[in-house]
Formats: sequence, structure tokens, C-alpha cells
Amino acid sequence: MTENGVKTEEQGHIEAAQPKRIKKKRGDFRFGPTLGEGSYSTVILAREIESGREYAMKVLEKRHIMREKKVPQVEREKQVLSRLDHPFFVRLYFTFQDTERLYFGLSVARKGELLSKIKQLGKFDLECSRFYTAQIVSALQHLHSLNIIHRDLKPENILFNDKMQIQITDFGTAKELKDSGDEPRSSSFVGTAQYVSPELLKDKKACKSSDLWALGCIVYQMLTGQFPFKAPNEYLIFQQIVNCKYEFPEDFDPNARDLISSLLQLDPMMRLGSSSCGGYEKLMEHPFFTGIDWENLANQAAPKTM
Ligand SMILES: Nc1ncnc2c1ncn2[C@@H]1O[C@H](COP(=O)(O)OP(=O)(O)OP(=O)(O)O)[C@@H](O)[C@H]1O
Ligand SMILES: O=C(O)C[C@H](Cc1nc2cc(Cl)cc(Cl)c2[nH]1)c1ccc(Cl)cc1
Repeated sequence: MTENGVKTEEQGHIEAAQPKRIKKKRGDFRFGPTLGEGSYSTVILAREIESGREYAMKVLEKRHIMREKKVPQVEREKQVLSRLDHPFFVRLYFTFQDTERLYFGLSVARKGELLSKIKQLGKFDLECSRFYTAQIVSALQHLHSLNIIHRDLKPENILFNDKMQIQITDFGTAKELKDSGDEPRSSSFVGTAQYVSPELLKDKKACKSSDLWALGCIVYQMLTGQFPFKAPNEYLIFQQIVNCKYEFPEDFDPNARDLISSLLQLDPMMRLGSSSCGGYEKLMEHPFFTGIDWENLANQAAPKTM
């Protein structure tokens, strides 16, 4: 065996010595401002001293993770993020740990959350709504092609990078399906009240189509600045959801109305974009998306009003 561990000729075939990726450590970084706080994490801007590269360092206290029994969620987040390599998802570059903490090295989504943008503008105009709905559709098509469901898609989990492209995040509650994932599967996790699907409330089942229901809620919220299902408490919100009880404002764009109605279908198999309704191809052909260049979405400049 040679010094770098490569087998010599007589010891069998020559293996190219794969450079083992060296685990990074806290001391390799200079930490800057905090970008945000979660229930189990703090996200801090960090610059790698040697390379000068910047990361959003998501730091979790081991003690807190264990006490709150969130180990499976952290492992799931690492597992799912490691499989995602797509322009519309936050990128995981590395993980490491020290005695007290876990560290995720993520791409920096410097322009904040979709929720903040909707609140700041009050609501999006048609052009912005079309552009960002198309980006979310493109992202969901990729995620579902890997048989992963997000399960908690909402404007707080859709961030923006410097180019004002979406960066979907928060995969601790995602589900990796064993099969094509069209059949609803029992799910112990319930998402966020305003975006949770009727099948999850009625029979605790989630499927890819549950993310399409959340998409319908998000499109409605972009165009109106309001939730489609809103009430003074969660019980009343759930009642509206399972009865699919929501209204459109006067003079609402007809194509947008048709798209949202096709997504907010009680039966997950009846939702536009689900495999039983023509899949993503049919969804992308909806008139609401007229003018969208699906092949170049990631290279297009965001609408100027953003
Ligand atoms: N890659 C990132 N770039 C910039 N900011 C980020 C990034 N990831 C998360 N943040 C911000 O940091 C904050 C915490 O995010 P994090 O995902 O750790 O927790 P969370 O999911 O928001 O909270 P919770 O765990 O309660 O759901 C959020 O406000 C988010 O906007
Ligand atoms: O080094 C790796 O990549 C694997 C480890 C595995 C791992 N070690 C852990 C310790 C604790 Cl206390 C909790 C979790 Cl979730 C833990 N996960 C790890 C380290 C950091 C992160 Cl962010 C995730 C997983």
C-alpha cells in the first residue's frame, strides 16, 4: 500500500485516491451578524477565513435538540438538503459538529422571506405573482420528481437570494416517499394551519398533492395579501379548509381564479399538477402562466417591482 492509501499493482487494481473531504470546524470561520432565529436554531452569516466564501451557518444546540426530541428532524433536514441541487432551493455545502453544537453550511438567501415581501408590498401584481408562482411550480416539480414532499410550504419558508430568485428552505419536516408518492401516506406531522391540506386534517394523510394545496394558498396570498382560509382560531380555519370554503375578491383575474380553484380541490387526485390530473406538464400549460419561459426561469431577472 502506498503512503496515500492507494493499492499498488500487486495488491489488486489501482484505485484513484479520492481526496477525502476534510470536515470543517468552527475555527475555520469568522462569524458575522445573525440572519435569523428559529425554534431550534440560529442562522448566522459566516465567512470561511481561508476561501473568503460566505455561508448562512445554521447552528443548533445539541442539548436543546435532544431535550426537544428533534434529532429525527435534524437528520431528515440533512438527508433531504444533501439530495437537493437546484437553483430554487437553499444549498447545503457541508455539516460539522463540535461538543455542544451542530452546524449546517447553507447558501445565503440575503433578501429575506416571501412573507416579508408580501407584507411590504401589501400584495403582488399579476406579473410578480406569475413569475414567482412559476418558480415555486418549477421547484415543486423538481422536489416531487425526487419523491420528496415538503409538507410545510409557506411564504416564511420561501426565501430570496441576491438575484431575487426563490430559495425554498426548512426540510426538517419533509417526507421522503418510498414510492411515486401519489397515494396519500399517513403523516404524524401537521404543517401550518393556514396552508394545511384537507386530507391531512381529515385522515392525517399527506402526499405530493398536499404541497399543491399549499401552493394554491400561497398564490391566493400573493395576489390578495390575505390567507384564503382565515378565522379567529385554528379550529375555525380547519373547518373552512375541510369544507373548501373561501372567496375571491371582486374583479379577480379570471386565469388566476381558475388556477387557484384547480389547486384548492378537496380531492388530492383532482388537483391540477397531481399525477392523476396530467402532472406538472398540464399545470405548466395553464393560461395563468402564458408568457413564462419555463426553460430559463432561473436566468430571468425578477420583475422590476420586486
Ligand atoms: N439560508 C438562509 N439564508 C438567510 N437566512 C436564512 C437562511 N435559512 C434560514 N434563514 C433565516 O433564519 C431564520 C431561522 O431559520 P431556520 O430555518 O433556522 O428556523 P425556522 O425554520 O425559521 O424556524 P422553526 O425552526 O421554528 O420553523 C429564519 O427567519 C430564516 O428566514
Ligand atoms: O457529521 C455529520 O454530518 C453527521 C452528524 C450526525 C449527528 N450527530 C448528532 C448529534 C446530536 Cl446531539 C444530534 C443530532 Cl441530530 C446529530 N446528528 C451531523 C452533524 C451536523 C449536522 Cl448539522 C447534522 C448531522
